[in-house]
Amino acid sequence: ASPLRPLKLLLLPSSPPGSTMQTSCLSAFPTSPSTGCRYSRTLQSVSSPAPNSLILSPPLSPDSTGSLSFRGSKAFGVRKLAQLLQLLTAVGFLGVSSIVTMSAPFFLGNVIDLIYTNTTGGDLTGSLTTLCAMLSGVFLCGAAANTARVYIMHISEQQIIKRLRTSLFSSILCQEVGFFDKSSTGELINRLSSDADLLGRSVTVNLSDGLRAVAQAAAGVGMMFYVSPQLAMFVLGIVPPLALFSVFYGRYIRKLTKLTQNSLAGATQLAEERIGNIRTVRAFGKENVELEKYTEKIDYVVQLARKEAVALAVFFGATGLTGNLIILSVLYKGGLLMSTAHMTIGELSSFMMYAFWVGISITGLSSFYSTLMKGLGAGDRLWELLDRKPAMPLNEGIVLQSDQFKGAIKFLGVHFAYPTRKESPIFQGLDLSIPAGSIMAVVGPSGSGKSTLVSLLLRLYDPTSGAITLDDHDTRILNPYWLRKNIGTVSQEPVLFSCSIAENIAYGAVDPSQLSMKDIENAAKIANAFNFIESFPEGFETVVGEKGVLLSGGQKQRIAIARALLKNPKILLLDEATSALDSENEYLVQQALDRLMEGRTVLIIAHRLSTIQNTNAVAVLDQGRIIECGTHKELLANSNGLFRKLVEKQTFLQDSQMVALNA
Ligand SMILES: Nc1ncnc2c1ncn2[C@@H]1O[C@H](COP(=O)(O)OP(=O)(O)OP(=O)(O)O)[C@@H](O)[C@H]1O
Repeated sequence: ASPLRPLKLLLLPSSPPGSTMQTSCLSAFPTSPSTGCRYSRTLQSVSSPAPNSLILSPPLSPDSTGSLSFRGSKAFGVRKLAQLLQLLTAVGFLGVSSIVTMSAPFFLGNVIDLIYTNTTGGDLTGSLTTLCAMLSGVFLCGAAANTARVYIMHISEQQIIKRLRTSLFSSILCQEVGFFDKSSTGELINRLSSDADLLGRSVTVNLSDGLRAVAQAAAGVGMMFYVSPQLAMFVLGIVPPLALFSVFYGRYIRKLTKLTQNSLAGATQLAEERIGNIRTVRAFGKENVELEKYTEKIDYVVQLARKEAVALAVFFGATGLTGNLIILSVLYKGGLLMSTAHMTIGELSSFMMYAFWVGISITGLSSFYSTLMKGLGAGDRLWELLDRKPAMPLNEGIVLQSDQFKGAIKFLGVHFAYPTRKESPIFQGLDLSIPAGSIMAVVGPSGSGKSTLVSLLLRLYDPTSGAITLDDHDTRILNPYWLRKNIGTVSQEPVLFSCSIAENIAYGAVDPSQLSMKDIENAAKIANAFNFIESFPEGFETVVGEKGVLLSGGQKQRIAIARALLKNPKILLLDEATSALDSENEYLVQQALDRLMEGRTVLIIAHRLSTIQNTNAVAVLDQGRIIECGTHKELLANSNGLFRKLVEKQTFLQDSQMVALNA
């Protein structure tokens, strides 16, 4: 990584992205003041022009979609300028405080000479008072400048860390789904928290301290030459080997930091997964096993920290020793020069003070250098992610006109394998046509790829070959954001966010800020959710817990249906939406689903074959292809067909279950 990369920090957007670095990537996610839950909003315009003006509407515009994409690039520019000015001011203060610090030994040497050479025994009070008062004033200015510098740098540090985090979060959110199949959540979270912190700190407060040390060391060396070139040459012979040592040390620390951060990420990943699934850990009584695994990972981090501690101790010991040796050599050589009248006592005192400052600055530089190397080590991991271009853009491509969009779906010779398992294709020439406004059920053995159909339709992945079309337009040329806006999903385990029920329902709307409470309540009524929500003491304000853990499966389903209702999509994908429910819940959810399905193109992924009798058609998926397609009745009539076999198998299993229960 280039050492200049930290400069990029200044170019990172300070607000949720959307205007510069991550153009057309993300919308802003305004936060609800009550719960901190985030609503997803719409995105800014697409970049590709529509190739066919007859059927394609103009690109999405912020107005037409209620976009909250980063508004006011002017304000963004002003803020960036203000931050640049802030940093320049800090550098100015740094200059003032360094000048004061480094001129002090010179003037103090003059004061000493004034006292020492006053051989006449005259009254020094007047001139001494004036000189000391002037010097005190100068020192005060230096102290004030230093205070201001430290304050500004700490503020900048937080701003830069914030920028890093928002840019990084934006970059993570923009990545294609395949990226998340390969990355661990814990590692990504570690980058967001610990790496961003390390890098931010190392290039702000640390950099300012480092600059100060460099300025003081350089000025100190200059003044040492000014005061006594002979003595300066003698003393500085020690610097080159020290510099070489620092370079090796820096490389080593950078490598160690990268390793440490990677291991920490592994530990975070483990902790995050186990805490998130504490019920499973508890049910299997695996607390001790998990603790051991975590400790093992953390032990490795400690091992690395030990290596770092050794390097750090040796480095600091060596630099401290160097500082003391410098002082000692100044005394030795300076004493000799004074004895031959080549130096006054004031000059030797000044030189000693400069040597002292240079020693302190070198020690400060070593701490700066090791923190910078740590920051750059963390930065290597961050830039990897910040620079990563998502394989599938979020908001580029063409947009079909809403009133002309019918919602006909076709899979045309689709071949597909998951990026992580390229050797095991899921589809091998799959053909399926779902006419606009019809309800199609897809059934098939477990693992045949039914849910994968949903992922492909949502363009979470693209087919390896073949095409999926909506109203005869290849989904790959359509704007993914527009596409997902027109597709609603309800799955077996709908994911709710840890915020209020109202916010969870409103999440489905393109622009939740335009919703009234009445809209949310109506959606809940249609989804058969209103009564149970109202039975909670806090009603729609009830917070549902992480992933909706405080609600039952059926309640979560009905909230997900209300959410899908507010989205009002043309296409609806139901992935085993009722298979995990008991019969009472199933009835309520099915009733809600029937209302939701009205007037839409629906693809139902079904496990329980009894629930799909009222669909327009049923397709049977096996070994990567559709092998049967027809009405429920037609397929049942085919005694050699797979559908018939699946139904018979399911009936047999249900009967056996009943017998076992009765026994
Ligand atoms: N993200 C993924 N990466 C790699 N392989 C995956 C991924 N998701 C699913 N698979 C694999 O793809 C195959 C099809 O999975 P899919 O979930 O589509 O099947 P399904 O027919 O819906 O199964 P079920 O009826 O059991 O839910 C399975 O073998 C599964 O292991």
